[in-house]
Amino acid sequence: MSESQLSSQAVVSTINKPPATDRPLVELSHVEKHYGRLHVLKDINIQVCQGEVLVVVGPSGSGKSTMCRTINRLESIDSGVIRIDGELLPEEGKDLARLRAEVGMVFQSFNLFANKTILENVTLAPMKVRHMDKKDAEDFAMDLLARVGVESQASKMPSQLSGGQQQRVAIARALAMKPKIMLFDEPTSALDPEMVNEVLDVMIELAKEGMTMICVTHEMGFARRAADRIVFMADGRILEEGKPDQFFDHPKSERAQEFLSKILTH
Ligand SMILES: Nc1ncnc2c1ncn2[C@@H]1O[C@H](COP(=O)(O)OP(=O)(O)OP(=O)(O)O)[C@@H](O)[C@H]1O
Repeated sequence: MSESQLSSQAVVSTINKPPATDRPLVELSHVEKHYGRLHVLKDINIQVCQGEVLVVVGPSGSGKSTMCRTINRLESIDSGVIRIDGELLPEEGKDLARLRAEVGMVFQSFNLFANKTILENVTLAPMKVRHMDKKDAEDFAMDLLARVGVESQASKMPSQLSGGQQQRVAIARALAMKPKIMLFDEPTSALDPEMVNEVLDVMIELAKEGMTMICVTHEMGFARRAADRIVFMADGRILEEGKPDQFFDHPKSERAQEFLSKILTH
């Protein structure tokens, strides 16, 4: 695919968001990870500053999810260092729990508590993690549900909501911890196509509000529009890193050209 084809297929206006500061909130330095003999993360170095939206793209199996999951130690690492807002992320203990709460995670599967109402799903974190009393937690949760556009569903059970609505509740639940960083791992991959945009729109609103975000996604329109910076991973390595226009219009490596060509023609 030619460069002009790549750019013409992805013409979208960028969003108006506050500029990132120079304060690093997430830092991965020389991170290595194996699953048995499979080397899945190879010398990963990433820095995400306050207010920055980093979008991670790459072919299936390139290590994007694993990289995300190391950021709050859902996956251990073999070597390297991870810092959250300047603090070293330990392997266990109270400091790990405290720093984990700074990173709100949203996954492909929404994993809401099936036997709790939408409101209860969102009040759990503020009550347990942020020690709010029930009334304050409920008021806060209702504000968050309104922010993601599902406040009218508060008393329903998760199974009564569409996939897109459930994912928006999952975003509200992650925000309820008052995280400094939001991490999205393919949040729209399990959704029917017509629900994808309602979730991406919520993410774009968060970006506009200045939220620091790391997003793994195959949604290239979103990536081009919302990202301050794109990281392209293949075979466990970061092969390219740069501004969206630079990446989409002038991908440097053959792997990135091949990846974009495939994904943009589908
Ligand atoms: N728990 C695990 N045990 C063993 N191997 C794993 C495990 N999780 C992931 N892998 C392997 O590690 C590699 C990286 O997987 P990962 O899910 O991080 O890739 P990805 O880039 O997120 O892929 P996708 O876009 O398909 O989600 C793959 O080869 C995968 O099969």
